[in-house]
Amino acid sequence: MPDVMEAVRTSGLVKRFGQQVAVADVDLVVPRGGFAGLVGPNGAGKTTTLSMVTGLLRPDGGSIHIDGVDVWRDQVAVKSRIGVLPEGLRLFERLSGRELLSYNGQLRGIPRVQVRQRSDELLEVMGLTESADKLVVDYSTGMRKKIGLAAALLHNPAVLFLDEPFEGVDPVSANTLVEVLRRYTASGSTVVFSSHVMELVERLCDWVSVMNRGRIVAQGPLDEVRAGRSLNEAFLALVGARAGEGTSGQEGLSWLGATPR
Ligand SMILES: Nc1ncnc2c1ncn2[C@@H]1O[C@H](COP(=O)(O)OP(=O)(O)OP(=O)(O)O)[C@@H](O)[C@H]1O
Repeated sequence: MPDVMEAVRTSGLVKRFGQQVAVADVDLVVPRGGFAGLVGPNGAGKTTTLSMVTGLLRPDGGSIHIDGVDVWRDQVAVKSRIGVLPEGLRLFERLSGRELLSYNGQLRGIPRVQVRQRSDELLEVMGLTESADKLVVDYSTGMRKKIGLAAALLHNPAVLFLDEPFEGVDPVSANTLVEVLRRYTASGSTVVFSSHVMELVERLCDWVSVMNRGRIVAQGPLDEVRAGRSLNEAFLALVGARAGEGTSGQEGLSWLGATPR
């Protein structure tokens, strides 16, 4: 029986791409409320895991529950409970920011008046009011993240999944995103996000899952995973300082930076 105090639980989650096992027997657990970080080196399987958890990629094995609901059995119920800011963030480029929110609101079946009111408020807190009628194609990277986050929040989901939400975002915009997310979690909602920025995960998250080579290698409250070290030190110890690098490390490249002859 799934635990209703858990926002997310996967059991034995598996995904293969040909011969390669991208996600191997993953039991990801995220308690309800607050921030949970999913960290791991490049290629660890974070995006593949989040794609399966959010119903975007069909698993080869295992089960996923969000708020106690089976993601792949009851997709409509799950999709109304979650918001997603995916990696790559493909948006409808020929809509303005305001139109994008309005379209999302209609897809979600939210009454027009409510969409209008929520959009205005979200555009305001994201600092996008002046750019609301500009086409998304002309938005900067940070503005795209902000409008993507606004679209993901519009239906007030119970669980919000963010893949690298702060990548390419300047510190001022990152602060805005953090403030909005803090407000969101203050009322008991859950944010799950993947990141390579350990300081940020350490600052925001009360729960951390560490992945390496398709597996969870540590998971629990931040202080337990850190065990008296910085998260960065814990991370390096857990995944190995050279995770994701070639076996030759720094031994090659003797030509690099050498004086040209
Ligand atoms: N569509 C795909 N086809 C083939 N292999 C894939 C595909 N998607 C992911 N992979 C492989 O699965 C593994 C896990 O990739 P994934 O993108 O989930 O890692 P990640 O932890 O999100 O990495 P990063 O931090 O670099 O974004 C990688 O080895 C990747 O090459």
